[in-house]
Amino acid sequence: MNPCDRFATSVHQLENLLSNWSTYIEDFSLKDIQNNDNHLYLKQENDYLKEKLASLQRSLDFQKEEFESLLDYSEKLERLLPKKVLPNLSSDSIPMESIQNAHRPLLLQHKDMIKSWKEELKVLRNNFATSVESMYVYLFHQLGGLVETFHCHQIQWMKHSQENRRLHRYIQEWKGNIRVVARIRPSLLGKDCTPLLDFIGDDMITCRPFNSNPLSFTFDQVFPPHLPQDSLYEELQPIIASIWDGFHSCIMAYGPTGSGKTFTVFGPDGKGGVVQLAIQTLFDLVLENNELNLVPTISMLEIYNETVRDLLSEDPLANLEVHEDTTTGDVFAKGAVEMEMSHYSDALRIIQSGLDFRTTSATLLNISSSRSHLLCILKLRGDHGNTGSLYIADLAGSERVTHSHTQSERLDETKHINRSLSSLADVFSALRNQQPHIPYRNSRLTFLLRPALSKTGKAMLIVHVSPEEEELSETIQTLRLGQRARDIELRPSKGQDSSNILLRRQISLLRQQLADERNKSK
Ligand SMILES: Nc1ncnc2c1ncn2[C@@H]1O[C@H](COP(=O)(O)OP(=O)(O)OP(=O)(O)O)[C@@H](O)[C@H]1O
Repeated sequence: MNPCDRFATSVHQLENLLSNWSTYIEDFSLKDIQNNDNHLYLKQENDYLKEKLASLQRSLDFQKEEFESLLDYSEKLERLLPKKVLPNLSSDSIPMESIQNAHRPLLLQHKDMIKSWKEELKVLRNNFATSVESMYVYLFHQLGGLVETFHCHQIQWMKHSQENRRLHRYIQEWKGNIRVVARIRPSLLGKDCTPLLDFIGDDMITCRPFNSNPLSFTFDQVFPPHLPQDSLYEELQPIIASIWDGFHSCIMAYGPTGSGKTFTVFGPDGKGGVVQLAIQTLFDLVLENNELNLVPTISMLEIYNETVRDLLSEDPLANLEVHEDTTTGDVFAKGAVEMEMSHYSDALRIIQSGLDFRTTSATLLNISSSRSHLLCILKLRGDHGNTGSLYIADLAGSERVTHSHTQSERLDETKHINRSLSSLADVFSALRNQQPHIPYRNSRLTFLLRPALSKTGKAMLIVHVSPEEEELSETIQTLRLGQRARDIELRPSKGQDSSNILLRRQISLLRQQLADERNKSK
């Protein structure tokens, strides 16, 4: 009950009491007339009632005061509340209905607003769904177009890069540059090397050292770890076949110890390596040119601690001298056996017998580390008039002395290996800078390779690297050397050499035809 109602009820009760009392007085007057005997009793009663009346009067005064204070409070409240909400608060009572009525228009207005917002939201939602759908269709088409363009660009890029390589090869042929390819061994621990080494296209490799900027190297071709051995063949074929044209050429497997050089040169289990591929190519040439009585030959020389040994000789530990034929410019190990190979399996047997004598030992980095450089020298003897030769070099692994924890004998070997490899790097550097003096004689290795690393030579360097993080500094050094070697020009002009070779080949064919005619006429 609100204070106003309470007050009204109190007033009503007082009025009732007063009316009862006056009735009671009237009754008493009548009784007074009739019963004078009860006069005293009634007087007492009268006093009591007077007292009661006074107390009721006081109560009434108190209620009045409370009402006034409530009135005052309601006025204050009216001033605080907005007129629209509470228009009649100044009146004695505040009926809830009037408050509700005052609210109703505002309420209706809000309801209308919410309704219209809901409708707007619905429209927006529909519009949004439609535009998302059309945007999706548009993007899908765009994406399709982009994918198509990307494929076109990819094909074009591949064509360009092939064309680029073809032109580069042509320029190299013309200028006589060394071709340099890089091969990355798969991780022997089965790790993924991509965070460390990145392959871009098929001719670029990027190393990402932990604490410094990435370094990129470009080669004629890069063979990432997953590429199988035979992916090298296309790259190697031209240089192997150049033996037919009378060139002295060489294929060198270079790289730190354990990076996969022997694997590339002799293949896993002595099969499918560069040497076997070259021999197979020579036998193909023999078959194709049956009339020229061609015979492939092989020599296997080991350079161990700067001594040259013949692995096919009966005394493989004998130290051979290296000589130069000043008239032809040929360099050879005096007395080295040159074995004829009658067929392919014969060749495999010869190679294995030579490898059995090769000096290898276990180091911390490779359980079967080659402690020497191995040169396989292939030639094609016959009536074709060309005496080209192909040197396939499985170089000993470059290594840091501290890194491989080598000791005593191994330490001596390591020093010799590193010295001869640095002589090779010096020869590369002198050739690259076109210095008048090329220090071929500084090591047995460079001296023996001289015919292939000179103006009438052709060379291919296969730089090998490991994907392991601990090998990264060796990897970078090796790739740097490979990149520098790529700038080397071996011949100022190939045109003259080629025409000479073609003429020589034509003469030998004519000779052959003449001999045939003579035989017929006999
Ligand atoms: N492409 C490859 N695929 C699989 N295994 C490889 C590959 N290359 C090398 N290996 C393995 O890595 C190990 C080291 O290879 P390899 O002996 O050829 O190295 P190396 O460079 O000749 O070493 P060193 O200079 O010490 O003689 C071998 O166990 C070899 O089988």
